[in-house]
This record gives sequence, structure tokens and C-alpha cells, in this order.
Amino acid sequence: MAIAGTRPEIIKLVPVMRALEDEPVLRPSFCHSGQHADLGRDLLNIAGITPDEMLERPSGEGVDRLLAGMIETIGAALDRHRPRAVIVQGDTATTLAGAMAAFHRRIPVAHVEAGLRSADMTQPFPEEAYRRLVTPLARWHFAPTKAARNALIGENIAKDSIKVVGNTVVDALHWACSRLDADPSLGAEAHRYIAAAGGHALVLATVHRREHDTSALKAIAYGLSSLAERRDVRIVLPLHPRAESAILRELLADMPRIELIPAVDYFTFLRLMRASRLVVSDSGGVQEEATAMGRPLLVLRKVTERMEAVGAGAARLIGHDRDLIAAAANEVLSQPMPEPSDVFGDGRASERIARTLRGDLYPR
Ligand SMILES: CC(=O)N[C@@H]1[C@@H](OP(=O)(O)OP(=O)(O)OC[C@H]2O[C@@H](n3ccc(=O)[nH]c3=O)[C@H](O)[C@@H]2O)O[C@H](CO)[C@@H](O)[C@@H]1O
Repeated sequence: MAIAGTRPEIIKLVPVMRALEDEPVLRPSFCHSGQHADLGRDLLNIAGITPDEMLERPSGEGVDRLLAGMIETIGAALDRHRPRAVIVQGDTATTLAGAMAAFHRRIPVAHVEAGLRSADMTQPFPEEAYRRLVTPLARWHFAPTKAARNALIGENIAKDSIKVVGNTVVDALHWACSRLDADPSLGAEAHRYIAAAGGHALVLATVHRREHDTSALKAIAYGLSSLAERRDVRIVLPLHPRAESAILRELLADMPRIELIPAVDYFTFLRLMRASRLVVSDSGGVQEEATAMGRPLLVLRKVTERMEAVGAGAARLIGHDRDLIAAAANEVLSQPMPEPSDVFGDGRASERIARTLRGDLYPR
């Protein structure tokens, strides 16, 4: 049983579900924790995945309630389905709750995107803590890169339980881009923003990290608005429904050449990224996608668990420095686009994950 609750988890677990379905001996099931019930459903439909469990997000406010409640609701789903193994992705509350509920029932846990570390428990918060807490509970550690594997070895994780497979976000990207090329109606919402940009440089921006306080959001807004002073630039910023979008909306709403739009579906987002000259984001998945697609990227974080993107020359770590955003953007816009990089994987991580699970659960 694969367990997901947020948009990025769904995006990264859809390829795994498809690879598991191709393994004749395995019968995959999918549990949606309800953490962000509204995002990512379109992708599940297009991938033809109907959740075997669509759980209600626990009622009440705060992360204590969310985590405790999901341990119970996911635990009950595991009691109903009694899976041979549980698969969790990344670092959200759903990831940790799913791993704990499985551990309480002695169901082995496969951790996809294992080993990402920023070495700073305050950022990303609470994800750095969550992904560290999942590690000792997991039987399989599917690490996206060698750096992630080395981090796990540094935490005394047995080498034979770690496999460097690549990040499944690259699998999803390859699959989605082939679907985009085959079907112009997919992600069609992107066309109006691409058309509006005309011959100008489209800059795709997303800001959703919770550790961004008001001063950080103001600095980011200032940086984007000073970038938008360039007449040859058009910034499109899909707003994350759960982030502090109210501040960004207030600060950027009427800025010329900045288009604030509601969060878009995955295919629309990829069409926008493909048409972009520059990506500016605090997102984890976007760091991986921009690097794999060959789009220059400014990372709106002080630290990142994706230093491979910086190493590949695709990304620059900007933090929340209001003047640095525009300065770095101007520099990037004067340079040629980077080559696509496979530093986050070759698009076959899911096959490796499915083959390992099949081999370990049902040895020939
Ligand atoms: C600390 C940290 O970095 N944690 C990350 C966090 O995920 P994230 O930071 O990647 O989260 P987002 O930025 O929300 O999602 C991004 C995805 O959404 C798509 N997208 C974007 C805008 C839009 O309008 N429409 C879309 O469809 C886009 O293509 C992309 O694939 O949790 C994951 C799960 O544990 C972790 O794996 C991951 O480390």
C-alpha cells in the first residue's frame, strides 16, 4: 500500500504505482491520507489510479492533531487492507504518520526519497525532522542520489537496505511530458499565460514554504517586483492554497508583468515550466524538475537538501535576499539555458523500486 496526502507525494508515487502494477506478482493499493485532499486528484484520475482508501483529514487545528489523527486513520486503513508492505514518500506529516502506523503493525516500510538532509532542523520545518524520524522505521531506503545514500550511511543505516534509484519525480516528468506531447488538451490552461507573455521571457515562480515569515515573504515580493521592472519579463506565480498567499497577493496583486494565479494542475504547471526562461521557487520538487528539464533556477531558500542542483550549475541558492533575487535573475537571463541534467535520476527509479520490492517480498 502506497500512502500519500499532498500534491508532491502523489506526483512522486504515481510512477511507483504504475511500476508496481507491471510486476505480475505484486498487487499495489493506494491510500490518500486526506492531508491536502484537494490537490493532486487530477493526476490520480489521469493516471487511472482510484484510491483504495480516501481518508478524511483529521478534524481540528495544528500539526499535533494532524499527525496523531493520521496515525489513527492510516492505521485503521492498514488494519482493513493488511498490506505486505507500506510505501511512503519524502517528508510530510502523511509520510511520518504512515511509517509509524505501519511500524506499530510490524508492516515493513519502503521510504521513497530517503536520505534528503538540509542538516538544519529549523528548515525545512518540520520536514527535515519528519524525514529523519522516518529513517529508523524504514526497511527499504530508496535514495535519489549518492549524497542521500551517504547521509543515511552516516546515520548508521545498513548499506544493504539502501538503494540509489534516482528521484521518481524524473519518472513522472518523462511520463507527463510524453503525455503533453501526445495530447494538446492536457495542461491547456498554460496556453493563455504563455500567449500573454508573448515574446517576453516567462519567469515561473512558486512560494509555499511555511518557514517563510512575513519579512521573508516581503523580501521575496520585493525581489520579484524589482525583477518585473524589466519590460522583457513576465512573471507567472501559481499560489499554493495553503501557503501564506494572502501576503503575496496583497504585495503583488496589481504589479504589472506579474500574474498571480490559483495553483494549476500538474500538466499545466509542466507546460508553463517548459515555456519558461527562468524558474524562481522554494519548492523541493520544482528544484528537481527544473534541473531535469534544463531550466535555470533560483532557489528561494537559505539551505537546500538538493545541493546536486547547485552542483549541476542549474540552480543558485538565493535565500530571501530582496536585492539578490533580481540581480541573480538578471545574470541568469543574460546567459544561455543550462543543459538538462540527470543528476536527480534517469526516469527509471520506479522500475528499480518495484523490482526490489518484488524480489525481497516474493523471492523466486
Ligand atoms: C522540504 C521539501 O522540499 N519537501 C518537498 C515537498 O514537496 P514540494 O516542495 O515539491 O511541494 P510543492 O512545491 O507543493 O509541489 C511541487 C510539485 O507540484 C507541482 N505543481 C506546482 C505548482 C502548481 O501550481 N501545480 C503543480 O502541480 C510541481 O510540478 C511539483 O512536482 O514535500 C514532498 C513530499 O514529501 C517532498 O518530496 C519534497 O522534498
